Amino acid sequence: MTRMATISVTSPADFHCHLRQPPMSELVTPHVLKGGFRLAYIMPNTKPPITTTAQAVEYKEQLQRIEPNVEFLMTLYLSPDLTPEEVKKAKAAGVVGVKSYPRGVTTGSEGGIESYEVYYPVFEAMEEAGLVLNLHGEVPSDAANNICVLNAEIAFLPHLIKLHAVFPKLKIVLEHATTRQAVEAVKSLGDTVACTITAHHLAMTADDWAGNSWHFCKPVAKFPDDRQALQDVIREGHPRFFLGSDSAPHPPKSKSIAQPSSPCAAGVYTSPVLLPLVAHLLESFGALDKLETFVSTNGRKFYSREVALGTAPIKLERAAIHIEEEWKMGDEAVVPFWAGKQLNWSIAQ
Ligand SMILES: NC(=O)N[C@@H](CC(=O)O)C(=O)O
Repeated sequence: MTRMATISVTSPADFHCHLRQPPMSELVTPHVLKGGFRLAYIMPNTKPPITTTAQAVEYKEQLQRIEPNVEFLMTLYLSPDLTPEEVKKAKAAGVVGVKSYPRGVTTGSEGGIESYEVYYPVFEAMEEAGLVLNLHGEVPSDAANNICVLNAEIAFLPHLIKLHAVFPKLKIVLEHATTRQAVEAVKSLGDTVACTITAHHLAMTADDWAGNSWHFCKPVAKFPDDRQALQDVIREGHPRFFLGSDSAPHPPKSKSIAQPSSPCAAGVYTSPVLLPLVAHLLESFGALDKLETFVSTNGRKFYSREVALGTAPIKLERAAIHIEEEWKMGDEAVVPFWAGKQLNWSIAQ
């Protein structure tokens, strides 16, 4: 079999991305384009979180000033500030989704939710307006119920199943799935339920973050069989699974554990090399022919963001690159996933 030397991908879209605020946002926002992406779906777990339409509109303007050549799709942080009236306002202002963080499970989830039922009127308004519900699919650790990071996603799945049963027309995305059970649950549900998969979860298992704080993210990578399920569903080309990188920049000092008392920040950073990294990984498990399906077609279809006619594709060439050791701007720095490692693909200039 001849190995392809180039691949063209139409308008790659990253449906889960953290871009933070200045000064970090000034360093990382241009990396979306650099990594080959033309659309980024922006998470609202800033400090303070994006809880109102006015904040989301202002945040979008801020990001567009930094990088005018990317389309930013905005989300709100699910909190008591979100009312059915605010949902209508958000829809009218072009906000696309609402992100739910269960309290205390990850970076910026201090103000997260404790119960889904109290938000049913909000979900009803979202279903009517056509806003998407983005779920961080983990329950908080709970020793009394034997829940920790390893089974927190599986324990969450009944919430997903119930939400879909109560709101069958509400578009729901289970974000950054890491388990075979999550893949099977999403497959078993209706067409309004989709699932994002990150690049790093296609590469790692628990062995990779146990002992390496740079690889720590939430949800954590699980068993080899779970990674296999993520790879298989992409190889299969299932239409409701697509890329959401969950690229999450953190300053190096909060990732390297210098003090035993300071916990390691959860998050892995992939934006600057995202498309070459995804191509490299898909090729490693025989799914390179599904690259465009995974990074563009499926997600764009679910979110009704079809590519504008005449959009020039992004071309990748089989030319090895080394991932940068660090990205810096002024006092800000971030260390990417697989720093220093070689990838087999790069973006053709
Ligand atoms: N994935 C992570 O480990 N971290 C994300 C938050 C999140 O999406 O969980 C972050 O904002 O750093």
